Amino acid sequence: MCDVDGIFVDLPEDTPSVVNKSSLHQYQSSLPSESNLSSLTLLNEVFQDNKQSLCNNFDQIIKSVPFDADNSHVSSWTSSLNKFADPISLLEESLGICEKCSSDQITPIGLHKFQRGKCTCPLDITENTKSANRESKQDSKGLSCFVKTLHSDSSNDESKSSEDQRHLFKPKFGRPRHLAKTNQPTTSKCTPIYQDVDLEKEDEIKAHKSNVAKVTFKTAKEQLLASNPAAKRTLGASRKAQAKFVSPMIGAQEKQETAEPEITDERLKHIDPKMIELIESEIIDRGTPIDWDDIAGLEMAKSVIQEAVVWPLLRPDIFTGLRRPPKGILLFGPPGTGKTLIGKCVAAQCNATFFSISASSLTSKWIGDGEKMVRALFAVARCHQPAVIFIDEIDSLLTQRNDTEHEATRRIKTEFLVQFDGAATGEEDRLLIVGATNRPQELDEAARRRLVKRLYIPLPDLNAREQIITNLLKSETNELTPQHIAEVASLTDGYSGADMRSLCAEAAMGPVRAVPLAQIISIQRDKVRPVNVQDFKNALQRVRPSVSQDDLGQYVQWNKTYGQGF
Ligand SMILES: Nc1ncnc2c1ncn2[C@@H]1O[C@H](COP(=O)(O)OP(=O)(O)OP(=O)(O)O)[C@@H](O)[C@H]1O
Repeated sequence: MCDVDGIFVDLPEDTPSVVNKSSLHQYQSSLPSESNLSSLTLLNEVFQDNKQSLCNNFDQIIKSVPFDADNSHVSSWTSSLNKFADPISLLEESLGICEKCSSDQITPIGLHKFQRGKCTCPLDITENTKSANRESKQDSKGLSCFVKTLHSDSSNDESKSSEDQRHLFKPKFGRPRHLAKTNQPTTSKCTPIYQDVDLEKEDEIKAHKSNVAKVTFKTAKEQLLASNPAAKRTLGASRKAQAKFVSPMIGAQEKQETAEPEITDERLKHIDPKMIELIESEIIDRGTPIDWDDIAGLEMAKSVIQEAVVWPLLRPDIFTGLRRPPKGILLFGPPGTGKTLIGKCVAAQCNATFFSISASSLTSKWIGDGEKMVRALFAVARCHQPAVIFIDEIDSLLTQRNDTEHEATRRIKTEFLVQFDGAATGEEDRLLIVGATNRPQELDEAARRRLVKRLYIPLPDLNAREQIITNLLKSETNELTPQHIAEVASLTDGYSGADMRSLCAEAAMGPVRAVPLAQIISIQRDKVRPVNVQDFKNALQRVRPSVSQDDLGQYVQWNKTYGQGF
């Protein structure tokens, strides 16, 4: 039995253990507005876990709390607690977690924080509780609406005497857990303090908790859906084969939608806009235009191409009937001999759009979409006439059939041949397909038939190598005389054009390597010495030819059989 301000409250010996850490919040906020009885009962609730140890001192604690709504109650209360061996940890044990705010996510609240009367959780419970208290005070029923008879049933609350009501209390924030616990049978003579729980308050708490959870924590899926509702279609939903892909990346949908290019050309209406955009951005080559003089040697190949391809593209009115140009040419030969350069040069000379694509990327990069890509490529090229479609490694597309050929590859190949034939028969189309390969022997008969002009692009001869060195040295200060260049050219028999480029790049490093390490950062550009013949001789030790004689023999042989014959 405790005596607080003349109010006697039954404190059952063995009050059921109800751990209600949020009660401390309620207790604190109740002090300014609630009766002593409410506060006392709340305080009792706070300490229920520690009831045994508190039992003897409970009266003192209760008495020490000034229920006069001033701010000294917390300090008085803690000073009372000081009578215990370890009062702070005792209290913190009870307080450990802000239950109301943090039942789903643990937010420890230290005693010091609580003493300042401020819950630190995202929704300030103390503030909320205070405002709830203010509201409840305005309620005409006042405290009586919270009070229920300790031992009686809830139906006759209103008829209870004020004396009874001293023993009644219904917490503002009843918790389902309370109800469950109070209903537990006890072997002792303990009397449950709370027999009823305000269901409305329970709902309020549930809503509060879920609000806190929403404010403070979202699963990755929830975050994604909040920022990109369209992603719902890709998360857990089954996607049909024709369904449009919706990126699950945050913000990707907006990007996709804003990036949708507007199709103005009727010929592209049936083509996937994304593919059109891809072709426009990645496959159309808008690099520096190449001139015939940029290509060293290869005089015969250049003149054939000029006559067979460039002029007809420039003057389609003259080149009709028997003079009608081939729609496809094949450039074959060792790697790095200028096949791509020639393709670019043709496009530049004809003022044509240059489309450059690697056949192997059709079968690997656009898995499943290679067929559509081929269709889109030809469609876009028709919109950009005159156009040159350069297909590198064409052997990997128009390869001889074999048992291991993949179904997807076969379909791409079929589509390519269909498109090629369409371009070839379209009188108005000014499209040229240039195929390049290092393995002409792997091309099948269908490819050979369509690529009418098959030009061998050999390794550069002596003159061509001289020309390559001269061209590349134009951008470097050097001391090489024509004799030096001729000397280097004679030492590079068997080098491809690409090998020659590597050799010159290596030689150009000679003067830089000659600069003392300490000066490399500070030295002025014009203080670096010019490239000399010795740099080339040193470079020759490091850069070796990349094409073997055996390979060369095969090209020569294939050229004799299927090539143009020069
Ligand atoms: N005849 C040449 N004249 C000038 N430079 C050349 C010549 N051949 C090759 N090169 C140099 O080599 C580089 C690679 O040439 P290119 O890409 O045209 O060779 P490629 O035959 O298409 O090679 P790959 O078969 O490996 O695709 C060019 O950028 C150029 O610097």
